[in-house]
Amino acid sequence: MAKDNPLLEDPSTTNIHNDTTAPQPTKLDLDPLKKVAGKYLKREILGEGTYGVVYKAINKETGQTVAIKKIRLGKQKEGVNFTALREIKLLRELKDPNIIELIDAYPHKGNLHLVFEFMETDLEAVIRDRNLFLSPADIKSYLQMTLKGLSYCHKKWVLHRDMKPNNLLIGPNGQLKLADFGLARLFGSPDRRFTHQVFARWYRAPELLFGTKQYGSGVDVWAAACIFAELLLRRPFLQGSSDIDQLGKVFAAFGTPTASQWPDMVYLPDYVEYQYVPAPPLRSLFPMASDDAIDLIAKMFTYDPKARISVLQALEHRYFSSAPLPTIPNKLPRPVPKQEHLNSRVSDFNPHEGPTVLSPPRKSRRIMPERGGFEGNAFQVDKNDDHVSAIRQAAGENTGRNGPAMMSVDFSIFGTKPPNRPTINSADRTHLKRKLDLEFQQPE
Ligand SMILES: Nc1ncnc2c1ncn2[C@@H]1O[C@H](COP(=O)(O)OP(=O)(O)OP(=O)(O)O)[C@@H](O)[C@H]1O
Repeated sequence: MAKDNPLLEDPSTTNIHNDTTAPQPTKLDLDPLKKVAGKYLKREILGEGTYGVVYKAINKETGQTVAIKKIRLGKQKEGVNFTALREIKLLRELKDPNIIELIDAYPHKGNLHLVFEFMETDLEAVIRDRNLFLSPADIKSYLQMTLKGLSYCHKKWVLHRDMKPNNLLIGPNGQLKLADFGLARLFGSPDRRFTHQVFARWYRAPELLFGTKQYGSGVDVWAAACIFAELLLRRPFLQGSSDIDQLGKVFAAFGTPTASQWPDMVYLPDYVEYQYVPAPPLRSLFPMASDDAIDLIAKMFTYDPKARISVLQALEHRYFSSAPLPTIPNKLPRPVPKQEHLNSRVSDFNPHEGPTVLSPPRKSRRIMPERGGFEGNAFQVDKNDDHVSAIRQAAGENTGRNGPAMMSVDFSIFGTKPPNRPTINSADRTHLKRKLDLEFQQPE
């Protein structure tokens, strides 16, 4: 498989900040890209994410509106290494109606600029907008587009691994497109001082939370299931305040997995035993969902990644062919675009205008849960997780919501090796405790 997948060629060079062994770039590598810089005229700041600021910009030649993600390259001002350039090239080749297009990539003043097609809004804004009513057909349509984008990438042996509603961008015609493919692998773990990644935990598959090193496309399926649940509930479904708490939330919702449900679980590096809690009926968590929706949710939330439904199988599930059929994208309810001048022309430019921050700070963009709390339909579930508190205390965990949390969001590829099977001993538990302590350390 490694032979077919260019991303597998050199797994040691996944982080361009830290990689000192990879061939260093030469001026020659970057010059052809550099010519691109003058092509775009920067407009206002659209917001700031894990990797840096995103600007709206206009292609001076075509008038096309684009979004430019300026990525801080840290100390490695010389530029991007060969591996990163090769992977950027690969990302540029991902072309699908449900994948955001990477139009250009160029270095400028020590930063890497990635030029994407401009999108009007994102799924997080749709879910959060209380003025929008999402019908079952609308939810089906948003989920179908998400899975179609994923299926394209999985077909190309690329995992997303950072699926969350704000990474699902929506264009003026209602088309949903997956964004941020590959960025985590290219640019390493995000700076812990940024709070953005804390939300990514809610979409993490249990095998990742138990520290697996060999994960596959199932992690994206689990995240898509969380997004499906969020569309149905109109709030994030499993809002853990730490990795351990996240697992507690998962087990409270679906029952603690048994060895027969997930035989490999006990061999995972960060496995800890949780007190058994039975699964409440799925219907009690999603009272408004159809039987087909419940059946698909159950298959997407399967614990054992090997038994979890694939994206392709999910797309073939009868949920998508039974009534109501998915809404046509341009008929989908969408919030008011965050940009008033979507069709800006070159003549609209005022290059002397200062940047305007259009999106509110990340913290106010998310619905912040009360500590450890479910709301509404799932509230009953949360009351069952006393056992989690005990483990949290035992692990010396800081569950404070305001502290920074580390999330490793490596963009990854399908693992092919058989899983490691370490035995659980006290050293593993010490390791877990250390890991948790590290996760919640304040940045310097
Ligand atoms: N292609 C795009 N078109 C329009 N706006 C965009 C585009 N890409 C990103 N944005 C906006 O820029 C802002 C920052 O985006 P970015 O993807 O860097 O971070 P984020 O999605 O907010 O958080 P995270 O880093 O956790 O994914 C967000 O408001 C986002 O909606």
